Amino acid sequence: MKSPYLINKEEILKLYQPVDSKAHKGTQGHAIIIAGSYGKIGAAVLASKSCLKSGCGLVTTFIPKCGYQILQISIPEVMTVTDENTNFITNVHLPLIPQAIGFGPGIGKELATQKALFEFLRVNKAPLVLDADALNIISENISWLELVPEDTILTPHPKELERLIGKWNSESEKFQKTIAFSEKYKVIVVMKGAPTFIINRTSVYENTTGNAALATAGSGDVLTGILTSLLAQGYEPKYASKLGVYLHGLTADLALPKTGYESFTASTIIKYLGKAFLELEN
Ligand SMILES: NC(=O)C1=CN([C@@H]2O[C@H](COP(=O)(O)OP(=O)(O)OC[C@H]3O[C@@H](n4cnc5c(N)ncnc54)[C@H](O)[C@@H]3O)[C@@H](O)[C@H]2O)[C@@H](O)CC1
Ligand SMILES: Nc1ncnc2c1ncn2[C@@H]1O[C@H](COP(=O)(O)OP(=O)(O)O)[C@@H](O)[C@H]1O
Ligand SMILES: [Mg+2]
Repeated sequence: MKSPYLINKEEILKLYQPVDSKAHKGTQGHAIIIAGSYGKIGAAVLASKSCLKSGCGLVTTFIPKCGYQILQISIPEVMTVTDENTNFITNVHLPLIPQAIGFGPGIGKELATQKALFEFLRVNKAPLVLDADALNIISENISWLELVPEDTILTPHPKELERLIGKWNSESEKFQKTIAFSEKYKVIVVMKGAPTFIINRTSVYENTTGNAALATAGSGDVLTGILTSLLAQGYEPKYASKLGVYLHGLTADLALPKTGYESFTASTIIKYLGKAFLELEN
């Protein structure tokens, strides 16, 4: 394997697009987050809030009915569409074709949710981020990856990666298998960890931001929201993935002196997104 390219500030400044002074919500992209199930509506809230707080003009969240009030009260800026089912997603019906979709945080693996994911993948053409249980479902139905748009971004943590590509015996084998997987399915794999690597076919990128404060529930759900937001704003997947992981990690680096490792939560990532973006302005 070639040595990884570093994702550092210099590289990020080459691809970051500041917001145009004539921008309005209609030019900043409409993203859809499909997430949540009974007991895990928090995942939908975190992904939706981070999506909105990363510059997306409009965010619509698709959730099972039980999440309706939670979403509307916790994030009034986000629009909500509900499934027919109360506790989990069974049939994804979207009111519009958005600029990007993030699918997976907290959805669970109910059979009806698996079918809903398959039907969605059959018809969807929008740029896509797949995370969490969407990846776990796909791991058991790997041919479904042939349905996803080219350059779909997959964001597995190490256990989800193992479910997707199988066990590895060494770090180098893990990279070899992930590269082969990225080439075979024409997808970008964000290998979350410490640090996070991005595998785009044979190219490997290593993120330089982030720290162990991110080892907390919902950190990945927030990353899904950020990546979906950047895709919706028109960043190509290869750039959205780098900018997203860089900003996500940067929030933890900026917050650490104030929060310490222990009191940092996924909501702290969202709170520090503004400061992370501002770091790119100077
Ligand atoms: N508030 C919420 O609603 C939350 C919902 N969540 C959702 O809960 C569902 C289950 O997700 P989980 O990821 O917890 O369950 P998984 O069963 O997919 O993964 C947990 C397993 O992965 C291992 N693992 C995770 N990160 C690792 C790392 N960096 N190195 C080595 N091993 C690692 C853990 O040790 C554990 O064995 C997902 O849909 C997720 O989106 C979680 O994000 C937590 C917060
Ligand atoms: N020690 C660490 N150093 C840097 N980043 C970390 C560390 N631990 C976790 N992270 C990051 O936090 C996120 C965790 O994602 P994930 O496991 O999917 O969380 P969840 O499913 O709870 O939302 C990933 O982006 C990962 O890279
Ligand atoms: Mg996760």
